[in-house]
Amino acid sequence: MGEEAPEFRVESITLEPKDCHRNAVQVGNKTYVIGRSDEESKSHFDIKILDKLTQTWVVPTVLGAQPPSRSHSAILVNDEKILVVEKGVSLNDSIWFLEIDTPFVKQQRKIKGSEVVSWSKGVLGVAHKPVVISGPSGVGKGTLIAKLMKEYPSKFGFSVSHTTRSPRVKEIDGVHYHFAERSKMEQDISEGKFLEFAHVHGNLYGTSIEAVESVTDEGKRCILDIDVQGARSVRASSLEAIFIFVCPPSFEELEQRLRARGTETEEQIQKRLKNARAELDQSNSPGLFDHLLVNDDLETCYENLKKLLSLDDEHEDSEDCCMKDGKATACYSILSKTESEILLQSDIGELEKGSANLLALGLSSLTGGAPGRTRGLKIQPVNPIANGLKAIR
Ligand SMILES: Nc1nc2c(ncn2[C@@H]2O[C@H](COP(=O)(O)OP(=O)(O)O)[C@@H](O)[C@H]2O)c(=O)[nH]1
Ligand SMILES: Nc1ncnc2c1ncn2[C@@H]1O[C@H](COP(=O)(O)OP(=O)(O)O)[C@@H](O)[C@H]1O
Repeated sequence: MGEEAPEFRVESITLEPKDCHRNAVQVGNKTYVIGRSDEESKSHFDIKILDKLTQTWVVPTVLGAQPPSRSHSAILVNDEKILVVEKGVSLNDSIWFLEIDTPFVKQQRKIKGSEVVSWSKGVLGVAHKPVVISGPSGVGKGTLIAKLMKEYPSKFGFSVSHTTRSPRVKEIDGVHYHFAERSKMEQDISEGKFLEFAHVHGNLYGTSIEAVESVTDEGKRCILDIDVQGARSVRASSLEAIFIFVCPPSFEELEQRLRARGTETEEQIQKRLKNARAELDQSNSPGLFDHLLVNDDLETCYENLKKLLSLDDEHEDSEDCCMKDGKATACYSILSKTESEILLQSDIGELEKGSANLLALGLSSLTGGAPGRTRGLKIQPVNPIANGLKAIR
């Protein structure tokens, strides 16, 4: 795995505490060097890993959207991830995690057969769990989702999937699906931009990370309409969701609905019916679906769906981060770490002048992570006097 040594050696790295363009974080026998590229033209982070036992450098594949490349400070959170705090951006944009050994990174390392790390942006507060809806073609998933979105337009948002299938007459690109070229979609998948993908009825379908995260970022609960293979992949991912399988009252009724919809050729209908049997079989897989809903009478089924969603353990979008000025430009550096929190110190002004100069970043409620966002961050101002802290300058 060793590659030619980069132009610097770890012993020669000077880490300027006030202006850290490059940070070295020790993880066991490895040193992760996270830094801004020396080349002016490049605006991304360089990440290099030194194996101290063999004295070899590895340049890993870096997945995920990258933080803006600026000064930063970094600290190891646990064996799985490094916290990177960016300076000169808003507090909302300053918290990032470089995942070095999370389940997602381990899986990608296996797939690619080489070293992998992945960025995940930290988001303040807790979000609603996304809802995954699966079921055979023609059972009424789209109809139920459309009703939900119509009744609660500000509460729910649809995850717009990518697909290589052709649009139906009334389907709009970017609204119902992102209709994509297979080669482009395959390339994006290989670059880790998809949460899941599957070959369904002869076409490629997939949920991009952005499709889910952009809905959640708007403060809405994300609805995913995906097949059983996709549901399985999401179950295995870092996305915590609620999984609902919609069943038809009978196979005959399913066939009738598919034909009545009139959007498929006879050949496509036959393919969908064949796949429906397999999907119905798989709906009972232990631990896959949280709820089964029978769509016999549409209104009854819709009422049951609404009951399910309000029964679940929902929290309102959290404002409990206690930071009213998350959009203001921030300049924080990592000061220290305990088991449950990391203290961030403002680079501007004296520590004693105000408690907002010192923030505690709670680590105990983190959820999600690469390939999506890391959520559940809690940031509280710390009163340094009350906590007996002295300014470190
Ligand atoms: N895995 C996966 N399945 C998807 C995705 N988007 C749609 N599907 C599934 O693909 C199947 C076919 O969808 P579509 O072509 O819209 O046909 P319909 O279900 O008959 O309306 C359905 O089971 C959808 O749930 C996706 O992003 N990922
Ligand atoms: N409960 C129901 N009773 C009768 N027809 C239904 C019911 N639910 C949906 N349909 C109809 O069945 C067809 C397939 O529904 P659709 O929402 O497109 O299914 P899916 O998205 O699961 O493929 C549509 O024509 C829809 O109007």
